[in-house]
Amino acid sequence: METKPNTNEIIEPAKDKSVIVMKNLYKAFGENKILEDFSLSVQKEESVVVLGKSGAGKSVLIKCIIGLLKPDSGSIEVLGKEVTGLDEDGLAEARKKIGFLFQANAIYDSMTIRENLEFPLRRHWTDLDEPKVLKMVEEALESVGLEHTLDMMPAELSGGMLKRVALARTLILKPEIILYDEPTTGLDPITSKEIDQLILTLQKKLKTSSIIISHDMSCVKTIADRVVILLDGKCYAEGTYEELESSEDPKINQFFQ
Ligand SMILES: Nc1ncnc2c1ncn2[C@@H]1O[C@H](COP(=O)(O)OP(=O)(O)OP(=O)(O)O)[C@@H](O)[C@H]1O
Repeated sequence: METKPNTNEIIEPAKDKSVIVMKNLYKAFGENKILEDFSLSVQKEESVVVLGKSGAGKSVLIKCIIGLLKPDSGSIEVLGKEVTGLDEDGLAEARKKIGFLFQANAIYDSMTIRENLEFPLRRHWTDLDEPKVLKMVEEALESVGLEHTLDMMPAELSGGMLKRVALARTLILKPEIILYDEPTTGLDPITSKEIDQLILTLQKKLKTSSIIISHDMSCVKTIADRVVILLDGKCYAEGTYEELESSEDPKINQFFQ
């Protein structure tokens, strides 16, 4: 596939396979224009990495998808449902199918690992009984290789282990879509590689679709089925890692130095 700057074109794969469809998004804060006619679709089981300079609007984009920010215009369909006009109840319902893994793991220091994982389960599914909750917690921890940490406190775990716990806590709700914001920031390169590999393995196993924001090119190379470059508020270019890496466009090339 040819990699070319993609100024206004809407990337629209077969309708039944799209889990997120963003069309013609505009978002400004006063005079500060962040998104200007941004369009992107993510297909089922696809992992799309969004690359962009600091301040390009990557976090704004993710916040628009989950309704923390409203675009000034444009549409965002998540799993077939338009989210831009939803009220808080509607958004809460839509967010049940979306998992997040953010830079800060948001693990509660005063709770055991088990309690940290139980927390989202009890909030989302109030009718689960104790044995079922424990089973789900154990399975989630096992999927990230941390079953032995069930009754440990977060302070007893390394940064990489805490990232795994955060991943387990995201996966326990069985989201269809996961949004990752800098999933390996702050980790050493070896641990980052392990986390990248774990994310990749679990995504394939659980058949989740994802948007990942990352500056870590090793992470991008490992995880991305497709890379999208957010530049000047638009989806400037898209392609596989290899396609974009070999591009001669200096605006694309700068990300692969
Ligand atoms: N709530 C807000 N009010 C005003 N300006 C905002 C708000 N949120 C974000 N911005 C501005 O939008 C721009 C894009 O911010 P954003 O956090 O999306 O960048 P980013 O691409 O994620 O950058 P980084 O890689 O540094 O995290 C910045 O100029 C930021 O100051």
